[in-house]
Amino acid sequence: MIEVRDVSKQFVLHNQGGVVIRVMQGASFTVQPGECVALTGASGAGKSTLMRMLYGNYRAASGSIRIGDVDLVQAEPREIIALRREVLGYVSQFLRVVPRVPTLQVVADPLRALGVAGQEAEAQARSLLARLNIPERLWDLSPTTFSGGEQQRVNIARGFAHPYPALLLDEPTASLDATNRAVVLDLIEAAKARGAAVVGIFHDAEARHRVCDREIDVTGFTPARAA
Ligand SMILES: Nc1ncnc2c1ncn2[C@@H]1O[C@H](COP(=O)(O)OP(=O)(O)OP(=O)(O)O)[C@@H](O)[C@H]1O
Repeated sequence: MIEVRDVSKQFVLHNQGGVVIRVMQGASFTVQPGECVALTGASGAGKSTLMRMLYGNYRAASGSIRIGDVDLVQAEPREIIALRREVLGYVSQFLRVVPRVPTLQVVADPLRALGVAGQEAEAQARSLLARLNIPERLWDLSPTTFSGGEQQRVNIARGFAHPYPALLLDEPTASLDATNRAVVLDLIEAAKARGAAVVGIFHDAEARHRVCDREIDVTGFTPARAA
């Protein structure tokens, strides 16, 4: 489902004399349907950079990143947008939403974008928000003023609303209490059980051990260490 082949990445700091920072070289791995892979490695090793390339936010300098039938390294922006709508979900650490849009709509939006009828999309959104213990009195308010943990749970509800075949998770349990953390781990396990290919960054080692089948240490892809 996710196939990364010989990916490299460098940053050019144009406003600092054009310094070139080589961050990644020879990154190769695959993630099968139903599998969860954790990206590990010390701070600065390149976990977030790799995640951003998997989501198409950063373009790799070379190699290929196949998700479904799209190669993100070669894809046109419209192909990446379609991939994100139908195939590739992403739960980032921080919620980014249009101000004043109510929480219920924020969570239902990805389903509406896929053509799911309004009532059905809202029912799914309600069910996820309730499961993630977001109080019903907050559903008609914008999540911009919510607490860190509430915002993270809205983000998770939004990311799990559609059964994406591929799912990227950036620290999905970071600001959560034990009860909500357990709900999120259950959601990840359910996504795997229906065949989603999942890639995540989990600093929470216990969560990582529970839901991940494999760990990939991205330090092995840093240019200094690569063969
Ligand atoms: N937009 C950018 N411009 C320049 N350098 C960048 C950029 N993004 C990342 N880097 C560099 O790439 C390297 C890897 O950073 P990255 O954020 O991917 O590491 P990480 O493993 O996710 O770290 P952490 O665990 O601290 O979040 C770092 O040296 C960083 O400075």
